[in-house]
Amino acid sequence: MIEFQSLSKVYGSFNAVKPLSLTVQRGEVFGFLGPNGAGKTTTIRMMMGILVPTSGHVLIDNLDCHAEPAEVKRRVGYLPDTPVFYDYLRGREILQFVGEMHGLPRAEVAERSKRLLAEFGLQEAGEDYAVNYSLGMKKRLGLACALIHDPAVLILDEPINGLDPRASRDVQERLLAAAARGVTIFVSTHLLDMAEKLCDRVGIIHHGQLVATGTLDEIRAEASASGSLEDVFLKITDEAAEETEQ
Ligand SMILES: Nc1ncnc2c1ncn2[C@@H]1O[C@H](COP(=O)(O)OP(=O)(O)OP(=O)(O)O)[C@@H](O)[C@H]1O
Repeated sequence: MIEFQSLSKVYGSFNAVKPLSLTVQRGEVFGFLGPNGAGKTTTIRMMMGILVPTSGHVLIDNLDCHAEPAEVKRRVGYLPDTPVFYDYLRGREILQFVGEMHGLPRAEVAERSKRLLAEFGLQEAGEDYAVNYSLGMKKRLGLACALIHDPAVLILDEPINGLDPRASRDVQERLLAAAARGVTIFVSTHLLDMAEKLCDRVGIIHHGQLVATGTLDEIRAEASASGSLEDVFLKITDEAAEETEQ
């Protein structure tokens, strides 16, 4: 379970994330949506202990992400918005390195790496240096790294961005399979079609403020909007922008 307790972040005098309170249940796929600069990556970086919250807390399985980052990382698989790898390692070696860093036995990591490289269509590329990977290949390798220790929680910053349609479909199927195994998934995305298909609930953040939360039906009703998630998202964020201007 993920629990945000009035979590906020101020950069200088700029409120990037205004006090955010929210609970994501175990096994839920939660979509964290918002326009550019809304505060999604800032929130995720606080969840990963990379940024220090200005106030409040975020807990994963009752562990404070800021106070107990190592314990949190044991339970969490994280895909950053722009995965960066050691250039001088091959894809397979990177997975091996990440798995061993999680304390898994070498032989078990080798077996898991082989399976994950196959699942993400990187069997052959596994022997290439990651520096030569395309953006889509880096995303897929990043996802394989996030999954290598079989985490209970996945935190994914824009997992589908930059993937071609086949890779995008494959990744979505993998995420649904993980959710069906009980993995909790917190995913930030701009891709509303994907969010509509994948997510049990979504939260919409705008100018650092959570302006809607719920299932698509719930936020449709709350916003008195109809149509696709994209229609509802545009209505809610336009209204929030008008309120900010007034
Ligand atoms: N280190 C920083 N110092 C000052 N301002 C920052 C810093 N990092 C982010 N910001 C600002 O905080 C706001 C939120 O940024 P953030 O990266 O969290 O947004 P986002 O929702 O992930 O956006 P995008 O969808 O474009 O990736 C933006 O206005 C951004 O310019």
